[in-house]
Order: sequence, then C-alpha cells, then structure tokens
Amino acid sequence: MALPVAPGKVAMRKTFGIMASYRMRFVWVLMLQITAVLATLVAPQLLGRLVTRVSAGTATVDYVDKIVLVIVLVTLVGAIINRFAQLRARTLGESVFADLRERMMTRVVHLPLSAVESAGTGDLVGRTTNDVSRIEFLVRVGVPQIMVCTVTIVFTIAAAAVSDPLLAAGLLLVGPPVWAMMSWYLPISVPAYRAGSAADARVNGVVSETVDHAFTVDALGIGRRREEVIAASIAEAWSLEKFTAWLRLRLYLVLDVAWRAPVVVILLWGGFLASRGWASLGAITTVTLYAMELRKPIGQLMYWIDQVQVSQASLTRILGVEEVPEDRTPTGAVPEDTRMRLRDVRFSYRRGVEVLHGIDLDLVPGERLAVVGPSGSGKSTLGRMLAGINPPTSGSVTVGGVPLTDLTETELRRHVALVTQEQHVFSGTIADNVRLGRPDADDATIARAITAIGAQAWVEALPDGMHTRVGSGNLTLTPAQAQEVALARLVLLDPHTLILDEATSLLDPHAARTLERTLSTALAGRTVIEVAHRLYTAQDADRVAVMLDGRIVELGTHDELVARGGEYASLWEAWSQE
Ligand SMILES: Nc1ncnc2c1ncn2[C@@H]1O[C@H](COP(=O)(O)OP(=O)(O)OP(=O)(O)O)[C@@H](O)[C@H]1O
Repeated sequence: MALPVAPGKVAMRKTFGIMASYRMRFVWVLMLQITAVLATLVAPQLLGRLVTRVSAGTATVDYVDKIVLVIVLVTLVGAIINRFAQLRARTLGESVFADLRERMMTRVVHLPLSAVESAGTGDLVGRTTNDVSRIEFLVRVGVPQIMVCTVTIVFTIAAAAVSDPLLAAGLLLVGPPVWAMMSWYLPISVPAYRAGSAADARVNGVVSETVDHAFTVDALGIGRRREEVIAASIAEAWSLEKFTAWLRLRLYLVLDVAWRAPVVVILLWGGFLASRGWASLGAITTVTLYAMELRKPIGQLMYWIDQVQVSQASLTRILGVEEVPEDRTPTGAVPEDTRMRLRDVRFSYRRGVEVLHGIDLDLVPGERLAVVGPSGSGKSTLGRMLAGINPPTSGSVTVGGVPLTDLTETELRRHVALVTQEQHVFSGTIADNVRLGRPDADDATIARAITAIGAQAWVEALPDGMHTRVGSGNLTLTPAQAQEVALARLVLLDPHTLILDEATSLLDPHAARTLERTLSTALAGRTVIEVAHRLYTAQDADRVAVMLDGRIVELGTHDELVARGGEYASLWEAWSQE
C-alpha cells in the first residue's frame, strides 16, 4: 500500500501553517521589498516629467542636472535596499526549507515500520530525495522571488495607473490570455507532475531493489527480467516527462507573448491616445518605462508558476508522509510487571488473508522459549507481534497488563526488543554503533557490553579497537561481527524480553551455538523467545512452542513434547537423524 499523498487543502493548510510561524519575518521582507520597488518607480516618473519639459522647451540645464542626480541617487538607494531585501528573503527561504526538512525527517524516523514495509522503501526514498530537491529550489529561491515579482508587478501597475489611468488601462489587455492559459494549464499539470514524481519513485524502487539484491538476481539468472522491469518503469517515467514537457511548451508559447506584450501594447495604445491628444509624450514615456520594468518580473513569475506546479505535486507527497496514520496511541499507562501475554491474537498482512489465527500465550518472566515449526507457519510474524512491530489485527499483546500499542516507541523498546538476522551497521565507530542502544553510555559501559557478548577479542584486535570506523566506505564487518555489534547494542538497551528471530542463522553452527551460550549468560534473567531453525536451540530452551499454519499446536518442555509423540517429536526425530 503506497504512502498517502496530502490532499490539496491539507497541503495548503500545512504550508500556511509553516509560513504563519514566520509571519513577522515575511512582513519585514515584504516591507523592504515594497520600499525597494517604490525607489525603482521614481526614475520613470522623473524621466516622464523631463520629457514633458524638454518637448515643451521649458527644461533648463540646471533642471536636467537635478533630475539626473535625483535619478542616480534614488536608483542607488533602491539598489542597496533591494540587495538587503534579497538577502533577508533568501535567509527566510532557507529557514522555511530547513524547517520543512526537519519536520519531514522527524516524521520519517518515527513512521510506523509496518507502513514503511507495506509501502516499500522506493516511495519513501523518492520523497526524501527527489521530491525534497524539487521543492528545495522553490522554497529557497522561488518564494522570495515570487514575493519580489508580485510586489513589483502590483506596484508598477499602480504607479502606471496613477501616472495616466487611461494609458495604463492598456496593460490590462495582457490579463485575459494569461488567465485563459492558466485555467487550462493548472488543473492538468498538478496531477501530471504528481504522476511523474510517483513514476520516478518507482524507478528508484526497482533499480535499488535490483542493485541491493544483485547476488540473488545473478543466482537466479533473472537479469534480463529485471532489465525489462527497469525499462518498463523508465518508459513510464519518460512518457510522463514528455507529457509535462509538452504542457510546458504550450504554456511558454502563450506566456512568451504575454511577456513581450506590455511594451508593444502601451506604445500602440499610447500612439493612438496621443494622436487624439488624450495622452502626453511624458506620460507615454513613463508608462512605457513601467511596461518595460514589468517584463522581468512577469518573465520570472511565469517561470515560477511552472515550478510551483512541479513543487506542489512534490509538496503533497512530502506532507503526505505526515498523513500516515499512527499504529499506536500511547496512553501513559505503566506496566505493573514484566509479564507478557497474548490473547486471541490474529493478524493479517493483507486484508482478508489471516496468517495468525487466535494465539494465546503466557510468557514466564526469565524463561527461554523456543518457537519452532515449518516455513511459513507464522513464527516470525508471532515474533513481530511480541516485539510490537505490527499491532495485532485483533486480540491483544500486553506487558504487565498494558497493550504494547499503548506504549511510546522508546518505552516499548525498554521492555521488549527484536533481533533478526539482518543487522545494519551505521557509518561511525563500533562504539557509536553499540551506543545506539543507550546514547548516554560511556566507553567503559560499551566495552562491558562488547565483552558480554564475547566480541572483545576481534574488536580489540582492530587498529583503533572499538573506535575503529565501520560502515559504508570504512571497515566492512562480517555478518557475524555485525550481528555481535547488534547484540551488544541490545545488552545496553537492556530490555527484559528479547525476541531472537534467526539471530544467529548467518553463523556457522558451531559459532552460533557458542554465541547463543555467551548470549544466555549476557541475557541471564531476561525472557528470551527464540525463533529456532536448529532444534538444539529448542533442546536448550525451557519451553518449546510448535507452530503450524498460524496456530500454536504444542507447548511444553522438550522432554514433554518428545514424550507426547506429536508434531514436535517427529520434527525432533527427523532432525536428530540428519
Ligand atoms: N510482509 C508480509 N506481507 C505479506 N505476507 C507475509 C509477510 N511476511 C510473511 N507473510 C506471510 O505470512 C505467513 C507467515 O510467515 P512467517 O514469515 O511469519 O512464517 P515463518 O514461520 O517465520 O517462516 P520462515 O521460517 O520461512 O521464516 C506466510 O504465509 C508468509 O507468506
């Protein structure tokens, strides 16, 4: 299921909400810009007067000098204010953009994992990269320029109207064709740009999926098939890109004329009015100069209108991330003990396809429970329920009487944590990676955690010990080392209940068993639920739960279950004979 896109009204409300928090700075920038524009409007007025006096033969040299001096001064002051206004506008744009980006990142890192998984990472990556870049230019440069352009256009037209209303009325002729063009363009372009962004995200998704799993693609010999999938997604993105380029072409054809029109219209209209004696040469000069001054802001505004469409589509995708519904609502309830209970837990990844069919389970604090069963029987899904990664579709998973979904993420992880075979090593030192479990831990505490999981030998043998940089571009840890770092992180996090889902499956059987033994010392006193593929894990456990088709069909000690002669007994017999 794709991540949501914020509806137009919601996006608008949120955008205004962000802008409202900067309203004083907006007003300040606006005032500076108005002052700068007013300064630029003085020159055409004075030139108009000069032309009137010169054509009437009443202009003295002294008068001309004075006018020129005032024009130079006003233009200079205007340029200084304009520069200052631009600077303030750009810093305002930077602040708004930083705010938007922080908002997004905060939401992204707290998104319900289930929502990210079902949407696929391509969509989220597309939103945090392509879409953010698309609006970056608009917010940083566009918003300030749109303000400048709008203020310039409004005040220039007003100044022209004050100089000669009849003559300035000619400027309004440009309005209707631009309006008609926009009425056609806007409703088509936003959905087209949005579809383009989604198609780009799909390209991202299929390409990164193929690259990430290059070995699998190679092993299965499905390179050509993947090429076809990538080509199809690129073809889709390309056809949408062509369509939006065609839209822009039409837009620019009309707007290009609109951009040049004001001067032409005023000269023709002014000539007509002058021939009737309804406009003076001075007024025509002033209004023509104003019309010329309109060209630049009109041109820029046209460009930004198109950018707004591109960005609006991206903005609705970025703000859409905030629309992902929460999958938990912390109530502030405090668990009274560490006892975990599942009652009639049912779960479906997809509507109508139930994979857990009513599971009841009471964990005994401090016990080690092995969960065994055939592939697809729901062991990992049960682990995810216990770790609170996916809330159950119905029924309840509680700790100390409080449903896991009533706890905040941070609080939840203090109670229960899940370790799978996939462990990400973040760029940084080994100590940084372990410290993720408890940000305030000092080096001595980290060293103890590393020792607790038996990794001190190889860590100390590294050039800088636990301060050796690992992750992308640095030392690459083996899967087993990465797993040990993750387990050391867990020792620091110190939850009372741990779910190990094939946590040691990347290790060879001997190393796995050694690590599991070390772990059981490090995790002594904690409740450990282990999704087990190797049945010696079950033999070592206090109790064994056997899963079959989304149900727990047997629960007891290894000896009891072997003696019962049921499902587990046959699994055990088959395994011991291997
Ligand atoms: N993300 C998912 N989306 C949809 N269905 C899923 C998802 N993950 C698992 N399933 C389905 O849920 C059922 C239970 O899968 P689960 O991974 O929990 O079983 P398992 O016993 O852990 O299997 P294995 O030992 O192979 O890991 C299977 O039918 C599987 O296809």
